[in-house]
Amino acid sequence: ALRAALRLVPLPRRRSFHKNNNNDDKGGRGGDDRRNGREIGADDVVLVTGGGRGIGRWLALEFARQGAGKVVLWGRTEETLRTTCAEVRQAGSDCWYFVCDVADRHAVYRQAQVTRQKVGEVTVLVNNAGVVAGHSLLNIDDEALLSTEHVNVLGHFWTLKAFLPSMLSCGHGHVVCVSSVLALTALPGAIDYCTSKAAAFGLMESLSLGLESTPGVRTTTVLPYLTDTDMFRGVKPRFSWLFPPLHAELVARRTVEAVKRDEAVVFMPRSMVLLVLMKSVQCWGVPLPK
Ligand SMILES: NC(=O)C1=CN([C@@H]2O[C@H](COP(=O)(O)OP(=O)(O)OC[C@H]3O[C@@H](n4cnc5c(N)ncnc54)[C@H](OP(=O)(O)O)[C@@H]3O)[C@@H](O)[C@H]2O)C=CC1
Ligand SMILES: CC1=C(/C=C/C(C)=C/C=C/C(C)=C/C=O)C(C)(C)CCC1
Repeated sequence: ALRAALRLVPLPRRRSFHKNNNNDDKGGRGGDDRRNGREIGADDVVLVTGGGRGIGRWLALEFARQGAGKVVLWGRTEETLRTTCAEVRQAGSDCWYFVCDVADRHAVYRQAQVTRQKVGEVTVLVNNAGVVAGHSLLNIDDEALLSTEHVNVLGHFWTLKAFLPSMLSCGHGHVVCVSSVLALTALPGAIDYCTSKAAAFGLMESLSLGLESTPGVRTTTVLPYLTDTDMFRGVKPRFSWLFPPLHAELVARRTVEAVKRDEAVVFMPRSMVLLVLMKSVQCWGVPLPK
């Protein structure tokens, strides 16, 4: 239980991590400014997948408000991308959008190349795009199940493979994963989604382990509770009077704050970490139904 608790409590990174960073001699941009996290600045190119609407839209706007020089939106729907792009420009950043289905790795590699040529190297990658089929195992259509895993999990692999190499070579970058509290606890009738969010959580843990020797490249995984976007509209969980849905704007604000503070794992709201732990403990030792 202690091991699980230590893994889940959102602690800032180890001190030695930052010490390494300050001694960075790899030509990266890491320095004193990172001792207490990272600044979002004019040099940053922030790419938000699923940036046209929902949490992604608010993330793009929040990065712009926090001073990101360039914001890039990826998504499937040109209309929402165009509208959000105009809003991001109004919020003060240069903004580009590219239609890209993150489930299609060839499209990801192609648009990564276009992004690089037209905008520059991505310094903050936000893997936010997501879908849910929302059925039980025996009722879910095979294609819908595949789509959830392709977008919510494999899509992260493709964008990482496209953008991580340049972050590693300049020793500077940040990867953000919008996972979910459902990575660690289940919601009935969303087996495809819960599985995908747990997988994305595992991917980020492996990634951050792999990045320990590259102090300028950081990761942040956010695990929001139910949020007021189109995705789970109409879902009314038990105790919703006690835990109302989060506002997408708040989720975005807390996510960008976590990037700036260099937090590795963030539950939203923070109290969810305890509730999820208590719920897991309650399940231990319970015999499976015959
Ligand atoms: N809503 C919630 O309760 C919670 C959501 N999350 C996570 O937050 C993230 C954002 O979800 P949210 O804003 O709520 O959902 P929305 O349904 O409002 O938005 C989903 C976004 O993902 C994009 N997207 C979907 N499929 C693809 C694809 N194949 N390629 C590119 N973009 C795609 C959509 O673009 P397009 O318009 O083009 O379809 C849209 O911008 C997801 O990862 C979700 O799992 C986490 C916790 C809670
Ligand atoms: C875990 C948990 C709860 C329910 C959480 C729910 C229902 C979360 C839904 C999240 C969604 C839809 C996320 C999308 O990504 C309670 C009952 C509040 C309290 C006990 C702990």
